[in-house]
Amino acid sequence: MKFGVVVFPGSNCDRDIATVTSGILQQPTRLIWHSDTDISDCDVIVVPGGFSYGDYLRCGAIARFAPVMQSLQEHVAKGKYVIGICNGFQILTESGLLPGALVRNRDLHFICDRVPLRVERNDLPFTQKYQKQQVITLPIAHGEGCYFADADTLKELEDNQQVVFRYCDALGNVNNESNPNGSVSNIAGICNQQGNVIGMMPHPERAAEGLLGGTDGKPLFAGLLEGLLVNA
Ligand SMILES: N[C@@H](CCC(=O)O)C(=O)O
Repeated sequence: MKFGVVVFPGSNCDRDIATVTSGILQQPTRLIWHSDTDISDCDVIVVPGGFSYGDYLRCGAIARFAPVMQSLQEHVAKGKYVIGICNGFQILTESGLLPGALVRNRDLHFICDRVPLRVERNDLPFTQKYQKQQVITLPIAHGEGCYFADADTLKELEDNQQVVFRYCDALGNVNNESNPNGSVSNIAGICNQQGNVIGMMPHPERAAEGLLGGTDGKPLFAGLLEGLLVNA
């Protein structure tokens, strides 16, 4: 299975992702410069974290106009997989591939921490290696990670079970105290209705090997790969 990792000016997690997909998963991986438009050779596209275009205007607001984004829309329409992490999630909401928006954190500070998350569904390739309601710990690092959606969009997300991860405490309780950035309904990650696009603020690639202090992110990539191989 071939992974493609989009690189914008200012991306800074592209090589971390490639280290996981080519090193740990042992899959061919290509870095895709933002001006490339032919991504047809890739099965999965990862839109990585960072500060695309310096986060000017609003995180992800400029990246959505990059030439590669049109090809990404076509990739999604074919039912192929996309995962957006942190700035990648911001870019996916800005480009309309996922609903809602990421706005300034509740306390207006950049947060860099490790936080517990509750896995809300495990019927997606991305989450099939977790238990439903499992509490995992992943790093977060963002200034604009507060997920917002209006009441109608939120209802649609909940009704369609599109919430994939929620911020919680160590016991899995979801409340205001266990919400690091003020996200509505403690939402840390969502998917589209078809389930082939996922966006999340936490960084699974930074918790994919023991040396990094945690491995809770590894099942996400391993599950995705397994799901692709089963359906190949
Ligand atoms: N651009 C993001 C965070 C960086 C990242 O993607 O890791 C923000 O400050 O909200």
